[in-house]
Amino acid sequence: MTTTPYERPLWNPQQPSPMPFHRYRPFDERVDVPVADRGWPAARLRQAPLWVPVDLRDGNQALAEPMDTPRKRRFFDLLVATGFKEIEVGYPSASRTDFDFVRHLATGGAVPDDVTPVVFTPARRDLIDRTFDAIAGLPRAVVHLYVATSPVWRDVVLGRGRDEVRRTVREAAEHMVRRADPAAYVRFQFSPETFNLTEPDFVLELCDELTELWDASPDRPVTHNLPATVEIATPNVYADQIEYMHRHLARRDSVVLSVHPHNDRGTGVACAELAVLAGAQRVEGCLFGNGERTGNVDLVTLTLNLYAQGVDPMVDLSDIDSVRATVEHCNRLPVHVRHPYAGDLVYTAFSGTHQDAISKGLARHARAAADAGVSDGEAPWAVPYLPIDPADVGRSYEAVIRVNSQSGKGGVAYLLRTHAGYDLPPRMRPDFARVVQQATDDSGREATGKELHELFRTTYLDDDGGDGALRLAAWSAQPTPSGGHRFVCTLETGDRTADHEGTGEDTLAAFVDALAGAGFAVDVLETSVHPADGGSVAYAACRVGGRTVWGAGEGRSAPAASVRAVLSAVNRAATR
Ligand SMILES: CC(=O)SCCNC(=O)CCNC(=O)[C@H](O)C(C)(C)COP(=O)(O)OP(=O)(O)OC[C@H]1O[C@@H](n2cnc3c(N)ncnc32)[C@H](O)[C@@H]1OP(=O)(O)O
Ligand SMILES: CC(C)C(=O)C(=O)O
Ligand SMILES: [Mg+2]
Repeated sequence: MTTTPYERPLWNPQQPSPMPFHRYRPFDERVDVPVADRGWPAARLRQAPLWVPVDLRDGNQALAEPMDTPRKRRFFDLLVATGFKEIEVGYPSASRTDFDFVRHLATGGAVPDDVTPVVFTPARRDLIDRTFDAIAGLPRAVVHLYVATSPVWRDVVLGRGRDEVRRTVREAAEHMVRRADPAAYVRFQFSPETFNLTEPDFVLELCDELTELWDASPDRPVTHNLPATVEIATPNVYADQIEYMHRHLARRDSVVLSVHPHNDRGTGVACAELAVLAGAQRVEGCLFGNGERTGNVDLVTLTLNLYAQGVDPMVDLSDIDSVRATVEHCNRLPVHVRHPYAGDLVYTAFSGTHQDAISKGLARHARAAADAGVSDGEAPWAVPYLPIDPADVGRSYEAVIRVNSQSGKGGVAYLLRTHAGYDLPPRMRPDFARVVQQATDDSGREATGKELHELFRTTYLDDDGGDGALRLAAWSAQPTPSGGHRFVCTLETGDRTADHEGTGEDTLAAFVDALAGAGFAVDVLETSVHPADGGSVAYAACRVGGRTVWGAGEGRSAPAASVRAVLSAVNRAATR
């Protein structure tokens, strides 16, 4: 056997953890995993399995306040609208509420022709009867039988050995056949609860016997649903267990191989994905991962993981916020802000280098779309740090970049441009980012787009330089007969007012000449201008008193905005 890095601790092995880890046993001492020549590691996910939401049963049984009929109906309608075609709608024998809801579906015309309801039952004759009473009148249904099969559950919970469990299953299955309405298209499903802890040969024996007893055929397949009821091992182990069943189940073309991962180790999604690689065709789970304990596997993550690989997810999550709002309402549970694809913060970057990469990526994406003559929403996606385009799930770009003291120039410039329309020249961005950093360090808070706009205005546009400021009380510029420009102005500093004039090759150069005449030596290093709100906004880097200072200004025309930008730089130089 080879040694893995795990087996060579980097720290002092003389000091083990004080936690009583010796109380727990490795999975391979609890279950015999048949390891064959695995096919799943080389397999690829190329199409969606059949997704089956079990929110109305497994999700519902895990709620402090189970859903009433209006909430269940709202959830059911959401699942139908999202595109799910097989939906577990309840455990009719569990309670009057569950029974009534299934009757509501059976009698109320709420089930579209292409949707099949699934109902869940334990292996007890009276409860099976109640289940069939609930579905009377439904033209199609799957009746789902379950019994725990693993040694601990057999011993501790059921108090039955292998043979007795087998007999319980057979008798229940026979009773189901007797109760099924021949006029309806009723199919059967079996779940060996705690499959992942059960001896493989025993599960195979039970499943094959049911395939036979229920007379499965490709037209009327049985579903064998193999749950990781409580996760006990790494996902590769579950994949091995599923691949073993996939290879050995009898009448394989008449069996739908289904999986039902829970999330006790936090690897429910990985288990489901590897199980599909291993041969599973159907996956049961809940939206946003509600369910017993740590939850059922999250179908939203699974479907969008496929989507992010360019595979049709076979569901519509293009308005993920409204899906989330309905699920939160029905479950009365919040979805975490970091929840994959759906949380409030998952399309948001606060940190400088991430923001820089995202804003460059978004700009590149927009250019690529324009070059290809397609919309942003059609062009192939390759934006750093964003696995999918947030717009595809109805999230906006605006939420992508948010600014706090961890942010850098890229994010600050992006938010200022998208929120207020100021497109700072690249060399000016560090200057404004420093101002923002100081403000967010001082406040300890996030700066909103509105606050950035305000900060930009007070820093550059409205900075009147205090009492000693230089003010342009009036000015005009005219072309001269020699092809240059003449700038005439009244300048105020403190309580002094004086008229000045200057000449130059354009309005700005003439203004700088007038400033020099007034005793302000300014060297304009760089300017840029863009249209804004019916006028222009200009940015200028100036050398004033041996320092480089940035200014910005707005005006009705580009020259007017440039003059203001230089004046802003002069005044900022005087006050810093
Ligand atoms: C992994 C899962 O999610 S499995 C689904 C779990 N879901 C639920 O339990 C929610 C709905 N359940 C219920 O409403 C109730 O448990 C009922 C109506 C099904 C049964 O209620 P009760 O008769 O009061 O039994 P109780 O709730 O105490 O369940 C324990 C009994 O069920 C038996 N049992 C457990 N699983 C099964 C099964 N699949 N088939 C038959 N009997 C079972 C146990 O052995 C135990 O029997 P015992 O009382 O003879 O020891
Ligand atoms: C499918 C059933 C039995 C289940 O919910 C589980 O095993 O987790
Ligand atoms: Mg479950």
